[in-house]
Amino acid sequence: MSGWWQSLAEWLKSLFFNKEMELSLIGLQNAGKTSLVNVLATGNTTDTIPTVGFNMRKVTKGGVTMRVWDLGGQTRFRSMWERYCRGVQAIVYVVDSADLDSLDAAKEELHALLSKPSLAGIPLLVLGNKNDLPEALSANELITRLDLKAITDRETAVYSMSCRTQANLDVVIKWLSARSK
Ligand SMILES: Nc1nc2c(ncn2[C@@H]2O[C@H](COP(=O)(O)OP(=O)(O)OP(=O)(O)O)[C@@H](O)[C@H]2O)c(=O)[nH]1
Ligand SMILES: [Mg+2]
Repeated sequence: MSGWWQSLAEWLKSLFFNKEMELSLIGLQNAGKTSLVNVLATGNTTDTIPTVGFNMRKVTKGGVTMRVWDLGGQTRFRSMWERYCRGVQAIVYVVDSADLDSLDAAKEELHALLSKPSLAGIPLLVLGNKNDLPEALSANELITRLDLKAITDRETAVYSMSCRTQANLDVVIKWLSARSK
């Protein structure tokens, strides 16, 4: 199809069909990944239990259907992360920004994951969750603590947010929607 026809076809399709995307939620245990899926899907946080292995949830937001892989963050599940990140439109790395003791481990795991050749170029969204807690670090502080400036091989964004108060949730949805097809 010529470029012009392709654009027209895509525009017509966008009028009648949902856009779609697949994304993976990664991060240490207790960061708030399952809480994020719950708040995206239902508009509020419900009690969670630690994720064993992974769950897949379909969430539709503003005309975008998101297939969300919610991975377990405990050490024994981290070797699965790469498999569930292959081919996704975005990797969402969730951090408990108020748990200062966990940030070094969060940094190590993030950089180890991004070093996998199979994940080259996949856009990265880092979320500093739990910004309702007084000790939570800002987005700028997370850039330093997680050494995010060292990530130069892909599009990267960082937001401070809260699943509990839904602070910045709109910005997160906007960033994700912009990466749908
Ligand atoms: N204060 C506060 N607590 C939160 C927030 N988001 C999640 N939590 C709490 O953090 C705890 C862990 O949340 P989960 O969503 O289960 O964490 P997870 O990242 O899915 O953990 P794993 O499945 O073990 O990897 C729960 O007690 C949540 O209620 C938030 O924005 N603020
Ligand atoms: Mg979970």
